[in-house]
Amino acid sequence: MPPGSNPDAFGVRIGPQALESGETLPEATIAVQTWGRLAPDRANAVLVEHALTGDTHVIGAAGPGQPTAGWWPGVVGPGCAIDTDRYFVVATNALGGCRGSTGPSSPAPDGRPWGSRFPQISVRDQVAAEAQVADLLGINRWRLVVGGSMGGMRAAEWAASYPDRVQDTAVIASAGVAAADQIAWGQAQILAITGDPDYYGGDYYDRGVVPSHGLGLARRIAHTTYRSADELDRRFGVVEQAGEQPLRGGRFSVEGYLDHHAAKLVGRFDAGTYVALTRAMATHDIGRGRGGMAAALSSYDGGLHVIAVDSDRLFPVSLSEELVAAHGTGDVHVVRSPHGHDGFLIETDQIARALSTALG
Ligand SMILES: CC(=O)SCCNC(=O)CCNC(=O)[C@H](O)C(C)(C)COP(=O)(O)OP(=O)(O)OC[C@H]1O[C@@H](n2cnc3c(N)ncnc32)[C@H](O)[C@@H]1OP(=O)(O)O
Ligand SMILES: N[C@@H](CCO)C(=O)O
Repeated sequence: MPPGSNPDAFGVRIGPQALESGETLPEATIAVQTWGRLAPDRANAVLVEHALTGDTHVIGAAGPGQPTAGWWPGVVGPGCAIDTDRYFVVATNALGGCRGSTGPSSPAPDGRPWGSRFPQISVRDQVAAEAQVADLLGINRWRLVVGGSMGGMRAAEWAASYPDRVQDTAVIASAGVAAADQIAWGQAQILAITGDPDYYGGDYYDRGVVPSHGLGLARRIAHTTYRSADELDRRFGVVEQAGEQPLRGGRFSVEGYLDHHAAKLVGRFDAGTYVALTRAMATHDIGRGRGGMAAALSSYDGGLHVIAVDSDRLFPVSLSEELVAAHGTGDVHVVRSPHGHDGFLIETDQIARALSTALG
């Protein structure tokens, strides 16, 4: 499935984007998908923010143009915590993305893919773009902005950038500022991609090749950080992949598992976007230029609901505690899960219960 084709989303053109880097994107489009109806008082809009390789397909089956089923079934939908019979639910593909929003694979003004010319973007730039989408949709204030991982970064940035435009914010398996450990893991993933000879410095789009080896390697590194060491040990142990012998060049079962996830991502995601978004996550800091996290959140008097997964080794609970401390109210809601960071996608019952409480 070529990146960019998401048949259920529509594009919102937001024009030139002045970026934190000092560069300007001359034109940008953000892919948007919605569910439910906007109430006459426009007070029921919920923004759902996806993680690194997610998109606007929050719920729904896989099918033509949708390589995977929606990533948050049971959390969003009729009768769910984010009840589409009650709320107008909006999902945006992040700026820099490859599922309908402007990113490295999109055409630049000269008609050629942006590739290496795509400017560096930040989470703050992504949120500024989403605020322009909200303006165009007639949404002045979100009832809730919610997301996990990179989506949680955008949710936290919304509270800091637009404190008057968010009633409640839910930041899940995420942080107010990237940690050195995350930047380190991200560097290895970026180098895996940029070191692939098929990457061509980012300009592979019109060469008929994709850096699939590098992207697959990046996914293997990332996916290992998305799951807990305990879970991997318990699930896979030191068992060989069916029909293979590790002593004779064959794989272990856990290697087969990572190969599988690598191949799936390579089939559905763009390497240039992976680099751009990983870089955006590394530079995430709601306190940048604002005197730190606490100062950044000082104007936000909405609800801040911070949810962490107890076995998350990539975004440990302590990062959520720092965000709560910076805001000065509330507690971290801890989800119990053996699955690590991906718990925010898997433990949907617990996430849904926490969000139901947040929405009251
Ligand atoms: C918000 C967003 O970020 S959206 C993006 C999230 N979605 C994704 O990233 C899609 C990729 N999938 C995942 O990351 C995870 O599968 C999750 C988080 C969605 C779900 O996790 P789980 O339900 O625990 O699935 P798990 O990680 O065990 O993977 C199961 C897959 O591994 C395969 N698998 C398991 N063991 C092996 C093995 N030894 N060899 C080969 N394949 C294996 C299974 O067959 C299954 O394949 P399928 O998904 O193609 O049917
Ligand atoms: N599995 C998720 C986790 C990232 O936080 C993704 O691919 O986006």
